[in-house]
Amino acid sequence: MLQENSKENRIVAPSLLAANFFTLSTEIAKVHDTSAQWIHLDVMDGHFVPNLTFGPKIIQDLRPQTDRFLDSHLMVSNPDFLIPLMAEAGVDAITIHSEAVIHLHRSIQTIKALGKLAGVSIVPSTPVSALSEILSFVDIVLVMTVNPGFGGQSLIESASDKIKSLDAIRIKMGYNFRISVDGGVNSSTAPSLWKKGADILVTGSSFFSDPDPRSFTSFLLSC
Ligand SMILES: O=C(CO)[C@H](O)[C@H](O)COP(=O)(O)O
Ligand SMILES: [Fe+2]
Repeated sequence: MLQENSKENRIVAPSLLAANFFTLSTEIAKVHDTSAQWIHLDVMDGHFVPNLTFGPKIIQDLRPQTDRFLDSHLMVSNPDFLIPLMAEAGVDAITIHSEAVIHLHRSIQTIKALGKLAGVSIVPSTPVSALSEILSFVDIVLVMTVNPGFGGQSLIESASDKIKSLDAIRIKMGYNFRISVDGGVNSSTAPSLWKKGADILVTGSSFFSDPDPRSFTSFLLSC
């Protein structure tokens, strides 16, 4: 029988993808006004996903402006060259896609050697079984519940069922990774995601379009 994780350990991570990039200071102030503990940074290269966002320069400039945990999500075809640059820019966690690298174990070890939390992510069409050899080495498993590249999409229910499988595996094997869910998270979808075993909910458009992000975040943390 799977158990919902304790509410005290829940993390909410607003995704800057949905923020206004020309008024980032104001957008970061919105996050600071809430109890969201992490800030999620979507780095896209126009190759692994059909969109472009930002890279280490903006993150380096952001770092002194916030004490929130910086959670980077690299949607790039060749994350290996970017890993040291992201570490240098001051992120706290680096998540790469299992679909993007050949030597996943080596890339994860590189992230850990730089003193950062190491995460692996899977797109909706990748099964949990693809991660079997890496789960004992990672700190975060990021389950994409939309096809990566854009915010504001609807959550794919079948992709969210992977949370349950991952939760069952970590209980059985005694692994320590945290399960993060990214894509289509809102006040309607959040309760069942926590129930399935999520530890971290990434929220982009629902957070930044809400007139009251503070209440929205409190709701997510308590629902
Ligand atoms: O990785 C991402 C997209 O590839 C974003 O983190 C995600 O889409 C968040 O946006 P929303 O909450 O609007 O779905
Ligand atoms: Fe993301």
